[in-house]
Amino acid sequence: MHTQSPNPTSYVFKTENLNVYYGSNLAVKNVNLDIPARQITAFIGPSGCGKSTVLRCFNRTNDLIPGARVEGKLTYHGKDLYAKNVDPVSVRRRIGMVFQKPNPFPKSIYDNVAYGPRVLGMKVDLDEVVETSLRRAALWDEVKDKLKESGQSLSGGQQQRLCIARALAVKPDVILMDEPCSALDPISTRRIEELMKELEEEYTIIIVTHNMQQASRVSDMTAFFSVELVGSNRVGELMEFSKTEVIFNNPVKEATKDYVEGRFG
Ligand SMILES: Nc1ncnc2c1ncn2[C@@H]1O[C@H](COP(=O)(O)OP(=O)(O)OP(=O)(O)O)[C@@H](O)[C@H]1O
Repeated sequence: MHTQSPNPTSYVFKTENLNVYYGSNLAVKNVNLDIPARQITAFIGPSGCGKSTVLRCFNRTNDLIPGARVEGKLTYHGKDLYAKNVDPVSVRRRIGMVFQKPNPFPKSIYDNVAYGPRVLGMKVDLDEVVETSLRRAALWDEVKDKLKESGQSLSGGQQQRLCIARALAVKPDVILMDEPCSALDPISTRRIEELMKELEEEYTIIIVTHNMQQASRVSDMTAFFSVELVGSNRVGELMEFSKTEVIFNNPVKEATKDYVEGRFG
């Protein structure tokens, strides 16, 4: 008989010996990561260690960078994300992305959120999707009476929540966030962090952050990357991946300890 443990951890992504090159330069090597479902995983580490590069592998946005090349294996729900028959556009629908600088389109608040479902021809009630996405992004109450106003007229923190609503509108499974709060003030940052904690009930989130308090506040798992000089080339490497409390309080590697205690990087 086939039995299952009551709460098996399921993994959305698994990487095996992932190497990423830009042209002939190896940017990050040998990344082995299992990203758990419906949790927040943070990527931390010094500048240039490859956090954003690895993040972009998960929705194939490195494909858009000329010369970028991914080696090794990356599975998404057990299937090879880089298989020949996989359409990168549909990958990016399932695996949304939010960037460092809020980047709403020069369109109304409503049209920003409705953009993805329209472009993809999703057969949905647009009013309903716009409202639900804005509610999930904790922005609805602030904008419900001005949906026709430009998305770019909002404050930075509101714009970032609008970008999160826009990502949610296409019903993703995963949200990748590349330093989503680095352009925001502390209050807006807290707001986004609270929102991330709410969203993890439904979505798998990976966040790149330079802010270690943020990683320790919001994430369940933390991956610490480091960078070493190989000849004249700086190559990033995954040093340690564990529960966030372990990375911050009891890491195995000295380099991790030095970094989280602010002695390096
Ligand atoms: N588009 C690109 N073309 C060429 N090289 C790149 C490109 N993007 C990143 N790199 C190189 O890859 C390496 C890793 O960069 P990446 O931006 O992933 O690091 P990071 O850890 O996210 O850095 P930061 O914290 O400064 O954002 C660096 O050496 C960088 O110069």
